[in-house]
Amino acid sequence: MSKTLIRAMILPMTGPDDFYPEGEIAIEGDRILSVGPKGSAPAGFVPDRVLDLPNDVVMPGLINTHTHAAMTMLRSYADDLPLMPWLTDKVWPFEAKMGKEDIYWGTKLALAEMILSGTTSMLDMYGDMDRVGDAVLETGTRAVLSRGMIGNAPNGEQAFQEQIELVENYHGAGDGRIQVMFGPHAPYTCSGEFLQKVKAEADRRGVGIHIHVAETLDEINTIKEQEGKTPVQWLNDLGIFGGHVVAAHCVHLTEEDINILAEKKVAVAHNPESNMKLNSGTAPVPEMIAKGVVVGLGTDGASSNNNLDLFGEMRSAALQQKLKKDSTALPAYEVLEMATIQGAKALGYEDIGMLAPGYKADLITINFDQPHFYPRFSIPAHLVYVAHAGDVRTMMVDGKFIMEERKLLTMDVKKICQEVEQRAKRIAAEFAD
Ligand SMILES: N[C@@H](CCSC[C@H]1O[C@@H](n2cnc3c(=O)[nH]cnc32)[C@H](O)[C@@H]1O)C(=O)O
Ligand SMILES: [Zn+2]
Repeated sequence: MSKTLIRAMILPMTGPDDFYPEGEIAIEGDRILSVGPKGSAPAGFVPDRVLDLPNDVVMPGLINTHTHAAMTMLRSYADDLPLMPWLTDKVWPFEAKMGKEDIYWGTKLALAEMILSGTTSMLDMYGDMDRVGDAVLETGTRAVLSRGMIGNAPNGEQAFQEQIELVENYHGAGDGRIQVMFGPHAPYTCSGEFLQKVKAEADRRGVGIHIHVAETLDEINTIKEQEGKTPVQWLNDLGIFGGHVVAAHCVHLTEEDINILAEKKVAVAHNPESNMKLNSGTAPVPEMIAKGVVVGLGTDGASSNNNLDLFGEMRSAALQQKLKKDSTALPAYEVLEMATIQGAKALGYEDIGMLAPGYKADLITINFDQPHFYPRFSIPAHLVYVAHAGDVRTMMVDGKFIMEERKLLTMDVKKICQEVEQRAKRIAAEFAD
């Protein structure tokens, strides 16, 4: 078993006061053995590799709780539109022309961008998820995969079958690096009957459900007209909640909705930049957290953001709440928790999101020896309000280095960029006349 020792500043995310200015973390195989001040590694621990990074901060890898990775293929293809015309006029016609290999390369590009910006895990919703799984397995990151199912579309049934195959072939793959959830797209694209069928099958197979919920006022009005209740109340009455559910967005909620999410332990994936860009609104994040709802952070796809950088997303999450409420809302450490430990809980992991003995060795180091990180009054505040993607130096997932000195060790970035450029342009050209 490999043994690694990293000496650096350590922000373990085990509590707001926990920080080791001169710390060390011992890793054995895929797990963390010890975390503490210099000299705290167990006697007899003889590392095969020592990484001395005294000016780096080590923290848990960031967790993206909602994305559509392969939508990097549509980056800056459709901008400055509200959700429904964006989806129906631009995104869905483009996606209809994307094949399996386009999705594979689009996902590889997303993973390259995610690693370079400190993200070790994602919850993804898309089609052809077997190829997404392959891309993740090759790259070495962690992912929860959900087959996005638009129940009302002609391919709704086929998507459901593909979702089942995904569970059978990929759930637990890569030594557990891959997990699977069912991915019914949204209340306005799936019937109650379809959603109940999904829930029954997900329960039977012991996996969770990932769904967009209460994203726009349009959605609230549509579901109110059709069902006479809010999307959250409708899903609750249908019996969709109660197991492991991750609801993306949850922008427009009543107090009763928040109570339901808390009571049914529905986790929420908050995507502030997508919500701002599509003018969806500001999610009641502090209100949800106050009631005990687990809220993680997501970027959504690269077509409504338009990047997959969780450092930018953390800053946006904090600033959006301060603008809407007051400057004390969503302080830095809470935002960091959303991007790490709360994200891990949302995805159903019990052994990632913190640096603690027994936890998986999923971590990043951030180069703090740069002008924008001095003086060092508050490490959490620097990480949320100052740091950006380019500051991430090292990434380890499952005890293996996958980036060092910003070099991706498991992928050929140049080739990926070229493939995506050609494939995306080829599809766009089909709409030219
Ligand atoms: N149409 C696909 C499956 C859908 S996957 C998930 C879908 O969510 C779409 N999507 C991306 N961002 C959002 C959002 O913010 N709200 C709703 N849908 C979104 C995305 O474009 C994609 O079509 C098929 O059957 O092959
Ligand atoms: Zn989405």
